[in-house]
Amino acid sequence: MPHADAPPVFHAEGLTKKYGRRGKPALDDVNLTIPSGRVIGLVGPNGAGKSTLLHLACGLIEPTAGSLTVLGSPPAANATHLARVGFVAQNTPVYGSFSVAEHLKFGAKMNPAWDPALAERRIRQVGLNPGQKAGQLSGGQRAQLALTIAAAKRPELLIFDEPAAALDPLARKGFLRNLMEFVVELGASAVLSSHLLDDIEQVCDYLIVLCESRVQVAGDVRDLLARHARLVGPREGLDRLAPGVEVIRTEHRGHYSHSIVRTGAAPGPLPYVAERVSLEELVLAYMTRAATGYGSGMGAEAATDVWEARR
Ligand SMILES: Nc1ncnc2c1ncn2[C@@H]1O[C@H](COP(=O)(O)OP(=O)(O)OP(=O)(O)O)[C@@H](O)[C@H]1O
Repeated sequence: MPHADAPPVFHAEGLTKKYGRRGKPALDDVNLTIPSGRVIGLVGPNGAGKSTLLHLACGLIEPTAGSLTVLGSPPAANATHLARVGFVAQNTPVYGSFSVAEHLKFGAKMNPAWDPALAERRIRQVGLNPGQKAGQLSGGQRAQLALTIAAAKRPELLIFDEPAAALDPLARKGFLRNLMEFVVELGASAVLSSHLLDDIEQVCDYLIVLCESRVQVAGDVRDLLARHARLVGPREGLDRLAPGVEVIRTEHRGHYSHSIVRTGAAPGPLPYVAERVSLEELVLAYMTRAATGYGSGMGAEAATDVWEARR
């Protein structure tokens, strides 16, 4: 387990990334602190800036403005820091002409803390043939090889950019199970970007919703679920909710409205039924709010009209 006062996995202040001089930033003024020892799900629509954040964290690109530390140091600060972070990029790249065994040999050469026993045990467990060329592996086998290489570095932090996107449901399940086993075995933190909310729900205990280049909400999954609710009741009255209750998204159905709200306090003595939200509803509510511009001073009713007009 990481030490209680271990530095945060990511700490970003005003983090901004623009590719080129024109156009909107891929990340815009992101402020974020993620505690260590967590499995963090990074979700958001296409083009939200997820890969950009992960590439900044691995030192593959530089911020345009603001700062980011990873495990308390600038990303890829030096060889020691590089060895503390394992990264599996989107589409799990491997060297096609290298065999599985050659990948392990190369990994051992490049990484001072390489754990050969862990690597060989995992290769056996997932049924990879050490003599097979990586170019002939299936997507699932490639993902398992990339995961094994990242884990055998014995990093403190594993970063995955959509690791399971190309895998069938069974292979995905196996991959996620292995990922969790590694996290426990290494006592590591992990950040995992994905469009697959089921996967996120299965393995993550911390969530970041990134849309429109900004963090919309971040926090412990259980806390987030406890602090959000679905209010079902008459359309009128949304403007009279108790102070501290923020409407994230409203959908009108006939005379009734269904609102996803963030509740610091109880929703108040209105004729509403408060129901539990699922993680998917919560994520979709924030994504919709970001896509419609709701939340930048627009009232609940106006935001609902925008939402309905866009459907
Ligand atoms: N190398 C690049 N050059 C120019 N623009 C880029 C580059 N990489 C990303 N972008 C732009 O930055 C924005 C964020 O892209 P990014 O890949 O970080 O999003 P994402 O959330 O990972 O998307 P996806 O879910 O589709 O993988 C997009 O508008 C994208 O077009």
